[in-house]
Amino acid sequence: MADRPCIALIAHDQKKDEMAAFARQHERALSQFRIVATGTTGGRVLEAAPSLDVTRLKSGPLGGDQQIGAMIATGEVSMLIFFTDPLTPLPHDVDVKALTRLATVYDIPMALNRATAEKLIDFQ
Ligand SMILES: O=C(CO)COP(=O)(O)O
Repeated sequence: MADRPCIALIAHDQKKDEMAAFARQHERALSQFRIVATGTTGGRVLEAAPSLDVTRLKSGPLGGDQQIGAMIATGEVSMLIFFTDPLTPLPHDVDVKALTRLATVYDIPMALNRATAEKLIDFQ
């Protein structure tokens, strides 16, 4: 439904179990949103919380972070929940930086770990 706000969900590989658990736990709150997600994360979210309206974009290393960054720039995405892994080197680190930079530039709520995401979702 086009009238619901759109939230982006992304998790790095070591954080995907946590994202799946988050989606399952907050399925009802997340159902107020349209959701866009990077490819693999979106698959895990849908497995965990099948009722959610999830559009899967490209996988992060293949441009998914950049797709979501563009959606923030055009005003289509109004909140970002991104469980990042600070302990693993990533080939697409520059894309991750660009995405979090745009979320800051456009001043949208952004959670980079579960503790912050729990607070954000509680405010919805
Ligand atoms: O790498 C990612 C974000 O930087 C996530 O991409 P996937 O959800 O496709 O694994």
